[in-house]
This record gives sequence, structure tokens and C-alpha cells, in this order.
Amino acid sequence: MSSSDPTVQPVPISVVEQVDAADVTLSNPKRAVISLGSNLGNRLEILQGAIDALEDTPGLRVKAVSPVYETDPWGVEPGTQATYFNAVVLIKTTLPPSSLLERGHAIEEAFERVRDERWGPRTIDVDIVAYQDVVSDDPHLTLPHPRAHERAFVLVPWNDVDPQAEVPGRGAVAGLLAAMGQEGVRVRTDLELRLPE
Ligand SMILES: Nc1ncnc2c1ncn2[C@@H]1O[C@H](COP(=O)(O)OP(=O)(O)OP(=O)(O)O)[C@@H](O)[C@H]1O
Ligand SMILES: Nc1nc2c(c(=O)[nH]1)N=C(CO)CN2
Repeated sequence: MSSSDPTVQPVPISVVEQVDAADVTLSNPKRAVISLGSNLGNRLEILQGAIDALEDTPGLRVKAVSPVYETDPWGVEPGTQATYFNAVVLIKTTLPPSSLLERGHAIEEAFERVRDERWGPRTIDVDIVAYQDVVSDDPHLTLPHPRAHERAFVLVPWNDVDPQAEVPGRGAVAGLLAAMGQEGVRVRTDLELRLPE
């Protein structure tokens, strides 16, 4: 349309700036790292269901899926809970961190996760391990995840899918792992999670 068309109203510069900012967000997806854990029900099916649900999220693409690990429950008395299956996925998303957390909670609800005790058994846990290089101590969404750097069940699969990864503010994943070891984290080469198509 010609700029001399008298029916066209000028667009305020503030609106132009907002639209430009939204365009940049849409064309500039962010990297995030998600940890998945399950120690109740059909653990493999549940992990795959959570991965598929992430991929079905508008504005989110799953880019890499780690091998499956069977891991001893962390943070509880030995022998009081079933072992976990854990995996890490790398995603790209145009969602802001708060929306990604909401989506994670919705997926937990879809798998009927019950929250009654801290670190209690669960069908699925969806944790946001990192979102770009964001560092935040907001208790509602702490970034990176406040305990990721001390959990081999997160660092081992994360290192598989991104050997160069860094935990923002804490150092290289590979270095943290070398210092901590991999006790209680066993790869299950007989099992596989699919990267959604
Ligand atoms: N990076 C994060 N990822 C997921 N939840 C987070 C994060 N930071 C803070 N939270 C908050 O933690 C709350 C409790 O999360 P959740 O019930 O999954 O804890 P948990 O899995 O039992 O333990 P942990 O946090 O040690 O993994 C969530 O409701 C959420 O608001
Ligand atoms: N092995 C293992 N232990 C845990 C896990 C988990 O995913 N794997 N999640 C917890 C709370 O998020 C507490 N303990």
C-alpha cells in the first residue's frame, strides 16, 4: 500500500518497537536443558510421554534426548524408594522461563504426579536445569536448578548430549562430574528414548 494512502494511519513508534521485539523473540529461540525423572509406574513410557508432550508444546522443539539411566534415589534413606529412570533433553523454545515452568507442571499433572513429601516417589519430575545463561535466585524458578550441579543423575546424561555444557555460575559439567564421580548412575543401553520427529 502506498504511504500516501490517506486511509492509512501512522503507526506510533512505540507499537513498531513492540512488534519488532516480538519478532526478534519468535525468530530467536532460546536453549534450555530439562531433566526428567520417574520412579513410579512404567518409568520408560512415562519419560517418553513427557518428551512427546514437550514436543507438542507450541513454541518448543526437542533437539536432543540423552540415553536412559537407572539411578539410586538421591536425598532419601537408601532402600526406601524404587530406583529412578533419569534422562536429560535439550530444547529450543520461544517460551519465557515462567511459561516453560508452567508447561513442566502441566506435564507433571497429566501424569498424576502427587506432591506429598519432599523428594517422595513420583511418576514424573520435570525440572528446568538451565535456560540460556540465566542466573536467578527466585524460589519459584531458580536458574540454574539449585541442586543440578550436585546431582550425577542430571550431569551424566547432560554431559552425553552436550559435552561442552556449563552450569551457569558453577563451571563445566564435565569438570563437576570428574570431581563427583558417577556412583549410583547406571546407563541402560537396553532401553531407548525417541527424539520426536
Ligand atoms: N529450576 C527449577 N525447575 C523446576 N522447579 C523449580 C525450579 N526452581 C524452583 N522450582 C520450584 O520448585 C518447586 C518444587 O518443585 P518439585 O516439587 O519438582 O521439587 P522436587 O522435584 O521434589 O525437588 P528438587 O527441587 O530438589 O528437584 C516447584 O513448584 C517450582 O516452583
Ligand atoms: N536418582 C534420583 N533421585 C532423585 C530424583 C531423581 O530424578 N533421580 N529427583 C529428586 C527430586 O527432584 C530427588 N531424588
